[in-house]
Amino acid sequence: MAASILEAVKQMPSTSTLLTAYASFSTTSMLFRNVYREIVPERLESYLVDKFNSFFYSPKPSPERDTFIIDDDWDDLDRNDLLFAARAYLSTKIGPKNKRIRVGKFPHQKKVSIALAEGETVLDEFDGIEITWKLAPDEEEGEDDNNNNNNCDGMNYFEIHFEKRHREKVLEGYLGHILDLYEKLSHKEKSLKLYTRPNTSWRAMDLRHPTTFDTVAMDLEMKQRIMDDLDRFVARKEFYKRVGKAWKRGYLLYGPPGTGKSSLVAAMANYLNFDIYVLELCEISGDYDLRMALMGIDNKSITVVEDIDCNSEVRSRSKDKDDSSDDDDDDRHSNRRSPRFTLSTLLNCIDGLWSSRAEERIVVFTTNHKEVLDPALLRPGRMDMQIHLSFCKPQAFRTLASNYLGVKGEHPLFPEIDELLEGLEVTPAAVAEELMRDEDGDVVLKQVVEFLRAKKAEIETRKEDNKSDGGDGDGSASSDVSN
Ligand SMILES: Nc1ncnc2c1ncn2[C@@H]1O[C@H](COP(=O)(O)OP(=O)(O)OP(=O)(O)O)[C@@H](O)[C@H]1O
Repeated sequence: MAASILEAVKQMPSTSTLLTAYASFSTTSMLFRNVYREIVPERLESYLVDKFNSFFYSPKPSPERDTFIIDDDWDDLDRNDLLFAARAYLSTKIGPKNKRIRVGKFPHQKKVSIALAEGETVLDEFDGIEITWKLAPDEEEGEDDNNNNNNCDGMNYFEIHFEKRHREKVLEGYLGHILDLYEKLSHKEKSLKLYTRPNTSWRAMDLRHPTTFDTVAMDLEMKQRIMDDLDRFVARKEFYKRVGKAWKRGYLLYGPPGTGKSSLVAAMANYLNFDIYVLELCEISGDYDLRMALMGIDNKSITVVEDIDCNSEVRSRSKDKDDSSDDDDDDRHSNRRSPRFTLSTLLNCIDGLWSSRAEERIVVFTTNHKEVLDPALLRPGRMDMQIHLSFCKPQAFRTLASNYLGVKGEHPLFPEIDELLEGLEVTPAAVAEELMRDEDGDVVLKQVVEFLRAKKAEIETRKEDNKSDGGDGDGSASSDVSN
């Protein structure tokens, strides 16, 4: 092994041989460089290098860009919704790169709002498209911008910059997306209103009804069905459009007074964030006035026609034809006077006027006497859902006990209360009144037991009296929902 290494070392060239070879190589390469410089001038070389580079690394030409301007300077536009939508949208896009941010608190809002300050830019992305926003005029570039004549007279406006080839996508998709988001956001943040119509125009006041689906006392299954129906209704804009039907839903709430019809309307409004319009038919002076009233009702609203059985105007279509046929029943439910519009006008107005506008609307009729209503009003399509609000039963009582006393789950007195409620016709309103008598849950529940026992005794005495007179006993109410 050592011998073979020694042999290999012997065969290696000596240091002087290597130095000589290196000197000869450097002299030759210097000679070549000089000859190359002589033959190829510097300009020709740089031309060749450029050609080489552009062939292999050709830089892309910068793409053509378009600019959209969103301003409020349109003669025939009351309000440019897109400007408001853009402001709201960009407030959600403000990031650490934005150094100047506007802050403010508006009376109708709970939190501090932020907005982009003039001159700030935001880079956004939509469907793979890069979009740059700028709030103009920039304080530094204001003069220049004005010279560029964007016609905004010093008012704030937005510029959107993007590649020209994406113009359609930005116009249709991106801006539509921003408008949709704005509608949802403003709907979520709006404070609910209750509208009444004391004269010929609707008047609004803040609606702060505390009832929600959590606190309304009713059969749980029925409650869930109503919520599901509302959810389905608001989600089906495209469906109603496709089948050419008005995007509206009709509910009839019926049941004895004090069973929660008004409370349920408030729960529906709070659930959907819809305003309530209370339509007093006795205040409507005729067909024209009715049309005007219905046309003044905005979308995302619940129109309530309360106690429809008490309105002689809408009780029966047969009465429209033969109004002279007075009967005692009429006098019992209404102040008799000549109808100022017919039931068919009311129904046609609701169907017709609202069909022409693709906006969601709910109409709720309430009555204590479903049996006296015209069948035309109850037809499917007019009343999509009929909801019976019944007397207070054990499930509903649990909700009331939780609302008023904070009693969740079970209580030793509940079994007795349940049994008593099953055999009685007591309204949730009457039970709610009992539950408010004290703050101590145990004390109140004892009082409720006493109250129900007294009711039961009263009914049994009445039954005994009826028996001795030869009459019938009391029936019992049940809850139901029908479509
Ligand atoms: N189902 C219920 N759930 C919760 N609270 C109820 C319910 N029913 C009645 N109440 C209580 O009773 C009060 C009166 O009820 P509400 O006005 O909703 O009944 P109503 O059926 O609309 O009566 P009316 O037919 O007389 O207008 C409510 O303010 C509420 O406190």
